[in-house]
Amino acid sequence: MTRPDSSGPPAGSPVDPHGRTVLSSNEIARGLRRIAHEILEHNKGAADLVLLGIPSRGVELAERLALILAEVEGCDPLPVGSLDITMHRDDLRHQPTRSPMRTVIPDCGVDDKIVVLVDDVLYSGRTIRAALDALADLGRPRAVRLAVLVDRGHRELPIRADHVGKNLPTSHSEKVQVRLRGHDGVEDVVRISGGN
Ligand SMILES: O=P(O)(O)OC[C@H]1O[C@H](OP(=O)(O)OP(=O)(O)O)[C@H](O)[C@@H]1O
Ligand SMILES: O=c1cc[nH]c(=O)[nH]1
Repeated sequence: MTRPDSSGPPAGSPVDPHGRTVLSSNEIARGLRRIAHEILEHNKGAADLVLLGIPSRGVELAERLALILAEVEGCDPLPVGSLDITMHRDDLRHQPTRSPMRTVIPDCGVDDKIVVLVDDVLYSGRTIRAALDALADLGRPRAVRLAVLVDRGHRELPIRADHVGKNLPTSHSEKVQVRLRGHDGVEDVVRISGGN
């Protein structure tokens, strides 16, 4: 589901000269491992877990988390998929048109499962609100949890993450850019002044 490593950064992911690195690739890996341990502890194992990444970078993170969970738990690869939220956004009328991305639900479905939504950045919470709507169209999980690599604050809705790689207090005027090997060809988290 992710693009190969060798493709290099696509045109949309330039290295920003004003960016400050807040997570290195090692720190991203450590954050994901910690999230995996937290999920297993909270869930008392990997039973009934389904990971759904939110495109675009949430999908690569979900795939990686699924591998770490299986490795730590010594079990078969966990079901992982992707959940497109495009048509459920509440700003459809105000944003440039975005093409829907892929929704891929694992064969086991989501009914009665513990679904972990995975995304790279949590900010206003509107993406996750849309994800909950999109998920409701697909079935009725027993529980839904949220794992994010970076929580930068500034929520506009009553939404919180259950598992966070890094809490990063930011100002409204900043932007947090996550770049992942499979998606961008490089891997780090950068905080950009005046990004919004
Ligand atoms: O909490 P929110 O205010 O909704 O912001 C968080 C979302 O913003 C980014 O996605 P974006 O819409 O920029 O698309 P991308 O994943 O393609 O970068 C990020 O990947 C999260 O999904
Ligand atoms: O800073 C932000 C805000 C929303 N989404 C991001 O990816 N970064």
